Amino acid sequence: MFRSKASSLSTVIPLMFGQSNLACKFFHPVIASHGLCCHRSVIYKQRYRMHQLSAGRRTINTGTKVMAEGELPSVLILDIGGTHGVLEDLAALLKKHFHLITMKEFLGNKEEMRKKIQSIFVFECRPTIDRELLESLPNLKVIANSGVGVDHLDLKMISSFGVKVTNTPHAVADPTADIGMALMLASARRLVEGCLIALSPDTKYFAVDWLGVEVTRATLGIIGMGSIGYKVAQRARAFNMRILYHNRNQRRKEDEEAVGAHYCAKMEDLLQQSDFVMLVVNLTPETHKLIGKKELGLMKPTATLINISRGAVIDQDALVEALQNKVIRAAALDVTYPEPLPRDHPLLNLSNVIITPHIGTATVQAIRMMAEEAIANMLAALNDQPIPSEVFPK
Ligand SMILES: O=C(O)[C@H](O)CO
Repeated sequence: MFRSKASSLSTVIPLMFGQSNLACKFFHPVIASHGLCCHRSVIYKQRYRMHQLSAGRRTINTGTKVMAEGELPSVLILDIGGTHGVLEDLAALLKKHFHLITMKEFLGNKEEMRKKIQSIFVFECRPTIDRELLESLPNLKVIANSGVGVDHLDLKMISSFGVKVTNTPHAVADPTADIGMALMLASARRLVEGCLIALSPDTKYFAVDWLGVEVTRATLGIIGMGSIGYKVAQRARAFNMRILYHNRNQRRKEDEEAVGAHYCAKMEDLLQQSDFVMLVVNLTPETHKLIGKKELGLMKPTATLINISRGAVIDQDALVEALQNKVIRAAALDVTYPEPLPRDHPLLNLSNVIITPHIGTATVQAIRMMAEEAIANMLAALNDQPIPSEVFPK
């Protein structure tokens, strides 16, 4: 019915998406220490004034004094090798504002460096900040997360040290919405299976014994209409999709009208009506295993579940069961738990599943924009200015 071996998938998905498991290699926290002087962020001013205006915020003055080369505050990068030059670009960007140091250098010279460090730049969502690290940095002011999801950071613990946390909601919205659409289309049209057939040396002529389904005019249910969900809705509109959405806390009437989306006060209604259900929520205690056996049971047997948020939003065991028993048609996941899944995980052997290696923001443009947004956040925090994107513990 769907396609065959997971091992072949790992070859095809990188080919389809034009990159290797780039996101999995982004374990590169950057630690920045800050000198006494301020540095005006030109990039910030150019790119984020727009965001601020649209968010109705006032422009942030990140300081007026331009630093001389030697005065730049220090930044630590863990590993910039092996990622097709992307991180070298990122390092070049950071170097305009900070002096870069590797984590190895920091660990090798902790006593000298620990007092200088006033900010930590967390690249992608994997590295965690533990109590021991925070205790070793008495002057730390801000942890700038590159990415929107901060579920890997213990916000309450960090805040107890008087340290602020920031994220990059603007940079991630378009590329993550694109991955949502890519997964929806790939699953609907069984692109991976088709690709395997086209690539197989055994293929003598093109003939498939299966059919896909169409996205055009189908019903899309978006769970979590934040900035990424909204971008998904904008794209879905171009496919003439009927768009439903559910938010637990906030109905977004203006956005609804702009994209022609219908609000479902009850998530159950959305699940029952949708051909494609896309998960775009943050991972919080409230959304942990939001989609379990009961919710999957409410979906149509012809429906597809797409997850671009965090793996733990789905009860994975329940999903395996639902896919094995054809309770739903298929799943397309950019996120799982853990990442990557162990090689013997049943999800990797199901023919109606597509999995990509958390590549929602793995684009040259997104990495750059996230760095710019994080730099603006760090500079604002270090200069005691209002921070463009601060995340508060709940
Ligand atoms: O949280 C995010 O922005 C993405 O998942 C990148 O990690």
